[in-house]
Amino acid sequence: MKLPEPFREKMNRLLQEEALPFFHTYEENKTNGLRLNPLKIERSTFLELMPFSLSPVPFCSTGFYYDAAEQPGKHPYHAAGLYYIQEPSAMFVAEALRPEPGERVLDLCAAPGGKTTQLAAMMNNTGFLLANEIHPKRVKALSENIERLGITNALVTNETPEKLAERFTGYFDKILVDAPCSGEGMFRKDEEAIRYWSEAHVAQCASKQRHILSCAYRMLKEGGILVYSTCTFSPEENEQTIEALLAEYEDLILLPIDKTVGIQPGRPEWTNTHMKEMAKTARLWPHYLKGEGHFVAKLQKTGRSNQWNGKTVASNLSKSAQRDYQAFTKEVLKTEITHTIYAFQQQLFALPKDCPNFEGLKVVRAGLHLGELKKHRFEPNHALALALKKEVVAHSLDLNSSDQEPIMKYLRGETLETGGDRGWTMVMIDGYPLGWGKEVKGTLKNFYPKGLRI
Ligand SMILES: C[S@@+](CC[C@H](N)C(=O)[O-])C[C@H]1O[C@@H](n2cnc3c(N)ncnc32)[C@H](O)[C@@H]1O
Repeated sequence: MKLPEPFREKMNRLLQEEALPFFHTYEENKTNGLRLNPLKIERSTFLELMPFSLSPVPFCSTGFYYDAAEQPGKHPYHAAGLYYIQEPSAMFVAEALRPEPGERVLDLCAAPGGKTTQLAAMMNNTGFLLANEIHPKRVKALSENIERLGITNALVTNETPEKLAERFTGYFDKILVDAPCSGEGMFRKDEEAIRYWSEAHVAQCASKQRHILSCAYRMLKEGGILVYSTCTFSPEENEQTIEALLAEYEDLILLPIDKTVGIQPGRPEWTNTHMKEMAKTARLWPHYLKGEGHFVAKLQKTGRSNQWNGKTVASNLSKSAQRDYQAFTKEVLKTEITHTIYAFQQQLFALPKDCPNFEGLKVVRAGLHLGELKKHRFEPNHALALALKKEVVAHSLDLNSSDQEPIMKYLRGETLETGGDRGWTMVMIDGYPLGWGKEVKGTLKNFYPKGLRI
């Protein structure tokens, strides 16, 4: 692998005798990981069901390594949202934040959603998760992953950190800043990161990170926790960024991160002031564990914050919309969705509980996308199928993974001859929803979204 020469020199200088084992990892293959989605499947069932050979990632209870020859991204279980493909070291970041059910959580730099989906699962789809991404293209991938994994407690926005900081001052219990960075830790995975690398880029990223962190700080409530992470090795973007943050905000303290199974401490000697307590932060190195390079710091705001005094969103559903939606739920669902229902024109969403006012923000998804009001009827959205469990739908078509043909036909968008006439029907693989179909006079019309078809 051709690494940039100034990068080589710098790492040699920083790592000294460790440089040899470090550079040796560039002769090895990258590691591949996937994380099971506990919102949909339990670990033991998952292990019985998966056709891939998996071995556990020691620092993430839901993470597994898979072999490079396997292609889990192409399996229908992926379409059913049973797992998320994620670089193993990246799985440690959400573990360090570990939000609880019911908390208010912000993922400020969230696309494509590896950590958001992990955080939502830890929150058991409760509380409020703001998943934000500044880039309009990337926010689409984030929103799709949130849909696929059946996440219902997230507001997805396409905003700048400044705009959010104005709106959510003192609001969040926990914030993740998985910052844009120079990506040195991903060189084995992403050749573009090598091409893009320069010392100037490292400096540019460091300055961007400081700005993003100052916005995040404003949004923390008193006692709130902030986790900062990067996938790069450079001290300027890691220890020195945290050093600068601590110097700027006196009421922020570093919290220790548990270091097991090869996770190393951050380097006090790489700060400008030889800050001893920088050893509380964590570094994931490819020469110490099976995974790419990452840095993680955990901080707490101990001082007072301005109290958030915004409003929460109330339902804006008209009587006739309510009637059409309820007619659908009565016929198709055996459960009632009790969350506040909000209409963006004809599109209905079940909002996360106590959803704060989002007026004036670029909202891409607001909780669970239920579906669309058509003329005197309601058409369910794909997101609703992926967020429901088998037990709560009136009609289902249970396909079995041992017979791939009808499953592939469904995923290609073709109709299926079922012989029934049951109307809205949930299509499942081994009991896990893949999407909707509408069964009329023996034929199941396909409602698998066009953009997702294979
Ligand atoms: C490391 S990636 C996030 C990965 C994501 N957390 C995950 O686990 O899938 C950093 C993200 O920050 C976004 N970003 C870039 N510049 C930004 C800025 N000025 N403010 C906020 N986010 C920014 C990038 O578009 C990118 O999606």
